[in-house]
Amino acid sequence: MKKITEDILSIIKSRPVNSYKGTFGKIVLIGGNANFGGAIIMATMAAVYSGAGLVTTVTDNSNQVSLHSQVPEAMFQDINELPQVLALVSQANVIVIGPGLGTEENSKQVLTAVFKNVTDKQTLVVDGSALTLMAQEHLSLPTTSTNVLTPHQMEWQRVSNIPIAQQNPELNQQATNRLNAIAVVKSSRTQVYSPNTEPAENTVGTPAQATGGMGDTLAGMIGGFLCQFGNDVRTVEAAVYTHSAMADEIAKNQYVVLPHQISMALPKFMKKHEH
Ligand SMILES: NC(=O)C1=CN([C@@H]2O[C@H](COP(=O)(O)OP(=O)(O)OC[C@H]3O[C@@H](n4cnc5c(N)ncnc54)[C@H](O)[C@@H]3O)[C@@H](O)[C@H]2O)[C@@H](O)CC1
Ligand SMILES: Nc1ncnc2c1ncn2[C@@H]1O[C@H](COP(=O)(O)OP(=O)(O)O)[C@@H](O)[C@H]1O
Ligand SMILES: [Mg+2]
Repeated sequence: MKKITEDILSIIKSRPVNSYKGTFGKIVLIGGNANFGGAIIMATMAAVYSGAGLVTTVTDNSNQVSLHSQVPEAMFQDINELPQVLALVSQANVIVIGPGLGTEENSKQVLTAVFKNVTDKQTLVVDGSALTLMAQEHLSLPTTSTNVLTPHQMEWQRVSNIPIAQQNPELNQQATNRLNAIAVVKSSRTQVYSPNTEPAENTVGTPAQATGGMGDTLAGMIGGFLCQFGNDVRTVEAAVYTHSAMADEIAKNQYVVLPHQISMALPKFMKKHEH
């Protein structure tokens, strides 16, 4: 298996002088029910701080004030207004769905509608509850968009039908080919699979990352990177590496790394490593 090392940071490009917010992509993040608002706020923060040009968060109404108090750069849309949600989705380059989405009836309706409406120019990142719902409801991924799945091992078990104890590179690769998606199989050494390509394993990361919201933050970062650096598997690998390398840096002086601290440190880290 290939290793994901510091070299991957070369995909972080200096910004062209002649640019504006539209140059750096439109992202819509969908999730956060009444109980899991924090998840979509953390994902949003990661998308904004990694440099996505225009960010809209689709979440439960009850999260609007918290969202704006944490990330005023993001726009808000009520998840219960499906026509408006689909109009926003149609304008996006990248859609992240699932952080804190929940698995209730309304979550299912939104997920199903988004899967039906994405087009071939869009990249869809499927995380958290959206993966669980996909498995529970036997939903097929859209065949139009480029799809990136970001499961932890239990979510991967649900989506791939491979029990955690039997997950190995060969079976994971077969499932990835079947799903025809990029799969970021998260663990202490996350592996990134892409159809009919040699997989790659992260070489950095720390147990200080083992805290709720760490994956929500990664999903937002992957979305932010995809907005700016192309919808290639290497962009996804760069986000995975950056997330863990930054955590390693913060963990030199901290017992636990809080997900939002990674987001906050992103602009400086990316400046240091721009090419
Ligand atoms: N502040 C918030 O609002 C938070 C919301 N969250 C959201 O909560 C929803 C449920 O996600 P959860 O992942 O908590 O619950 P899940 O039930 O989907 O997965 C957790 C279960 O998987 C098992 N598991 C096995 N291997 C694992 C591994 N390598 N990593 C993680 N779990 C593993 C755990 O023991 C546990 O039983 C998601 O939508 C998620 O985005 C969580 O991210 C936590 C923080
Ligand atoms: N011991 C560990 N070492 C390195 N990385 C870890 C460790 N534990 C968790 N992580 C990382 O934290 C993230 C956890 O994601 P996830 O389980 O989806 O969290 P959440 O849904 O709560 O945000 C993944 O990116 C995973 O690689
Ligand atoms: Mg998660």
